[in-house]
Amino acid sequence: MSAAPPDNDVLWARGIVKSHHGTPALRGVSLGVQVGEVLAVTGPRGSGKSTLLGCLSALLPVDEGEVWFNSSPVHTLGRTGRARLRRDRFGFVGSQPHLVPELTARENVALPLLLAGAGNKAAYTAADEWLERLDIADTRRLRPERLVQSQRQRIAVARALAPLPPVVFADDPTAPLHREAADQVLRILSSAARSHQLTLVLATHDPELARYADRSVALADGRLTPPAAPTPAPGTGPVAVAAAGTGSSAVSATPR
Ligand SMILES: Nc1ncnc2c1ncn2[C@@H]1O[C@H](COP(=O)(O)OP(=O)(O)OP(=O)(O)O)[C@@H](O)[C@H]1O
Repeated sequence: MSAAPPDNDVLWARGIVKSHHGTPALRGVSLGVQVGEVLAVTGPRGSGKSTLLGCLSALLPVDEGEVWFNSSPVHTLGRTGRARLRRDRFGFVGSQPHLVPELTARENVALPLLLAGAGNKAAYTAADEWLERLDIADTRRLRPERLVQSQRQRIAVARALAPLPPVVFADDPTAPLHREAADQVLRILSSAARSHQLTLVLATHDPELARYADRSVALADGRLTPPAAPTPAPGTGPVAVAAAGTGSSAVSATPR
């Protein structure tokens, strides 16, 4: 009989093992993500970040282990149950925008709302608001072919946020962006998550971008690595730190 996940964890995984056609990608990963938390999953290319997001988001079935969403088991769901969970509860941003080419920017953003049953007015108003927040309101009547990659990626971010899903998964969402646009997109993603109490799970190979998260965990070769011991800055060695007290940092690297 398995232990129940903690009440305040929106996502909880225990001992996930996952291989792709015999190639091990996750070798026993356990972690919890709290409601409203912005969690960064870092690690080098091939370390298992996308696979972990895939397992947490019900895109991929796990080979072994457990995944829970809001105290309901995900690992026991079949293909249809997982598809329904993804559609109703999760938002996604990938490293490529994957917009519908025949639709304008605002139609792309409104689409998940319309599919979920929202009326036209509500869906298009929300789409316009998110396009405005992402600084691309002027693209709203244009189709993706008329836009540059960074505009398309912001539309994908707006599309993921507009339905305000409880959890947004972002897998290397800044890959197609230059540094300034990457910073802006992550600022908006993380601040939207905080202001709307959404949980954001962000995979990135760029440790610099993990500063937008409340907490980071690092993967290496399919396992969560123990947090590195911090290197004290001059004058902040153990004695100075002890004297100053040890308040918790906004960003820790501790798998829970
Ligand atoms: N569809 C697949 N078929 C075969 N092997 C795969 C597949 N997807 C991932 N892998 C392998 O699983 C391991 C983990 O890959 P994964 O994409 O999860 O890592 P990642 O950290 O997200 O890498 P990246 O930053 O390059 O996206 C790697 O060895 C990768 O080659």
